[in-house]
Order: sequence, then structure tokens, then C-alpha cells
Amino acid sequence: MRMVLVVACALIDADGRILIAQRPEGKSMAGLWEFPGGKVEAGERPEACLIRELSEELGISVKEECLAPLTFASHAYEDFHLLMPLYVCRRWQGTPAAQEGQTLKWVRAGKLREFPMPPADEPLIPHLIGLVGV
Ligand SMILES: Nc1nc2c([nH]c(=O)n2[C@H]2C[C@H](O)[C@@H](COP(=O)(O)OP(=O)(O)OP(=O)(O)O)O2)c(=O)[nH]1
Repeated sequence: MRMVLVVACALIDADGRILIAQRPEGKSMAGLWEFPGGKVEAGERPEACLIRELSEELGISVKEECLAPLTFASHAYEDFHLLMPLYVCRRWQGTPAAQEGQTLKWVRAGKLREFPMPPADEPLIPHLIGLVGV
């Protein structure tokens, strides 16, 4: 099966809340809440991809040394297999604001289950709860 590499990031604020974004209408899995990030382009390093996506999607600037790997998702969708490293980041420049029509929300890790997420993301939640608490 086709393997798709997507990098994603849990931004964590000073209160320990995590930023999620709602996929806009017209995209696959529209309406579901996800971690900011996106597909790694040919020849691109995953960390560079994530820094690019965070800038494009949220208008923030992140330094590579502020990205810490937490875990990854490995999930078989119908038409591709998703491999998605999840980084966490507690330090960035600027204020995250939706640049691409998404809806953003800061939520406690223990509340993530209240927001419908892609099936690949569900196993990530306990790792985030382990990191920041409920
Ligand atoms: N950014 C992000 N993508 C996720 C998450 N969980 C998850 O299954 N995905 C999937 C959705 C998409 O298939 C892919 C990310 O693609 P993308 O955001 O760069 O591009 P896209 O929506 O335009 O892609 P597409 O699905 O429409 O082809 O990874 C997540 O938490 N964050």
C-alpha cells in the first residue's frame, strides 16, 4: 500500500492546553479535528516540513530545537497507510491564528476525546495525557 508521511505537532501553551484545528469543508475528513502539520514533500526533512506547515497554517515561527518527538501514528486508511510522527512544541514566535480557514481550539489533553479526530489520531491521546496530564 502507498505509504504517506505526514508530520504533525501538538503545540502546548503555558496552561498545558493543546492546539487542535478543524479540517475545513472540501478537504478529506472535513470537520474532524487534527494536529497542525502536513505531508512531507519530496526531498524535504520532516522537521523542515513541520516548521513550514506551522508557518503556513498558523502564522507562527518555530525553531527546530523547540520540536521534541513524542510518538507516532501508524494507521491503515482505505487507500494509503499513514505514518505520522507527532512532535510537541512549547515555544514559538507569534500567536497561532488560522491562515487557511481552519477553526482553532486550545483544549486540555483529557478533553481531546470530545473532539472527533481522524482514526489515526486516537492512539496519540494517551501519550499527550501522559505528557501534560488531563
Ligand atoms: N495534519 C494532520 N493530518 C492528519 C492528522 N491525522 C490524520 O489522519 N491526518 C491525515 C489527513 C490527510 O490525509 C493527511 C494530511 O494531509 P494534508 O493536511 O497535508 O493535506 P490535505 O488535507 O490537503 O490532503 P488530502 O487528504 O486532501 O490528500 O494526514 C493530523 O492529526 N494532522
